[in-house]
Amino acid sequence: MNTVVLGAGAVGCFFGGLLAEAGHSVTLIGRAVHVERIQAEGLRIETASGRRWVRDIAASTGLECLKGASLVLCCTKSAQIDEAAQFLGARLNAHVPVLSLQNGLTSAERLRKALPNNPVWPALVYAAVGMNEPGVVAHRGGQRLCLDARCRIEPFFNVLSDSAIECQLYADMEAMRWHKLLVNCALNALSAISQSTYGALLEVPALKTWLGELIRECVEVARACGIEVGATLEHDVLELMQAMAHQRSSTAQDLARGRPTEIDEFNGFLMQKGREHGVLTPINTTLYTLIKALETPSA
Ligand SMILES: NC(=O)C1=CN([C@@H]2O[C@H](COP(=O)(O)OP(=O)(O)OC[C@H]3O[C@@H](n4cnc5c(N)ncnc54)[C@H](OP(=O)(O)O)[C@@H]3O)[C@@H](O)[C@H]2O)C=CC1
Ligand SMILES: CC(C)(CO)C(=O)C(=O)O
Repeated sequence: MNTVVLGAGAVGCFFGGLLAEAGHSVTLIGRAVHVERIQAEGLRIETASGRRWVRDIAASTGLECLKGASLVLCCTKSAQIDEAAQFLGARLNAHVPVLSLQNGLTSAERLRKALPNNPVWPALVYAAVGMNEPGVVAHRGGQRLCLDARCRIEPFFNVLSDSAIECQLYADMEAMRWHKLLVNCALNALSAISQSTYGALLEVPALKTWLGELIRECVEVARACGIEVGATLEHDVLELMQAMAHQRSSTAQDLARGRPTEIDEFNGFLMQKGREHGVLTPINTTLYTLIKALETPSA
């Protein structure tokens, strides 16, 4: 199976790297700065316990390799999905499965709509990663992908599970997607505004009470949309903060790089759903507004 990763950033390099380390054929499509370094030195993965190189991995700035793909991991940001869909639509053979590794609820649907001849599956990413420098991905915990239980019968499932990726299957994928959305609503903006790691945030005495209130607000919106995310959400968020203590959220990384964030997909999405269902979302609205202010270049 030839896996092509569209978007050689943190998530793409990490999961592409794990597949290549397991002996699978992987090509990363990315920007020149990353591609040139990976072609020259291999992909470097840095962890708390050291660094390693994945040398048996291809990287390209061109899209030609999509023609021979038998699986695509789409790992761009959600704002880049429509462009990614256009590239895939023009080059992929019919029936080649596409996994959408974006956070938020809209990317997989947008890809699915644009690629009617390909199976498109959302994959929920529970990994703490970031690009330390071109061609160098930092891994700070987690290497889990949550998938729809129906994926078990797909040929790509064997490829994913025959690697260090922890694949978990869920019968109620919609609830799991909301669960991940609410994790992002709870953590991403807070880590971004404070530019703090999850470990540092856990040291803030007022955090747990505040987080509890934010999560209650999020759960109320989900419930109004007909989704029960489960009673363990607050516990799950705190557990994830401990497991990924050295991580700053992907939103924090976007802000630090002066890039647009995905906040419209997180707290912005929750606000919108709250408005549609008559649920007030003051905490989400505050977080959203602060991120929008921080995204705006100062005069
Ligand atoms: N980082 C994390 O820990 C986690 C991230 N996620 C989610 O995963 C998704 C990806 O995030 P992340 O990996 O952090 O983001 P990155 O910005 O690190 O990676 C995306 C990469 O794709 C590149 N890219 C986009 N479009 C193209 C294209 N058409 N051709 C070639 N390269 C392209 C981008 O380049 P450029 O920047 O120049 O556009 C960038 O290098 C997001 O939805 C995020 O929310 C989920 C869980 C954890
Ligand atoms: C898993 C987590 C919370 C890791 O930081 C993430 O999804 C993100 O940063 O966007």
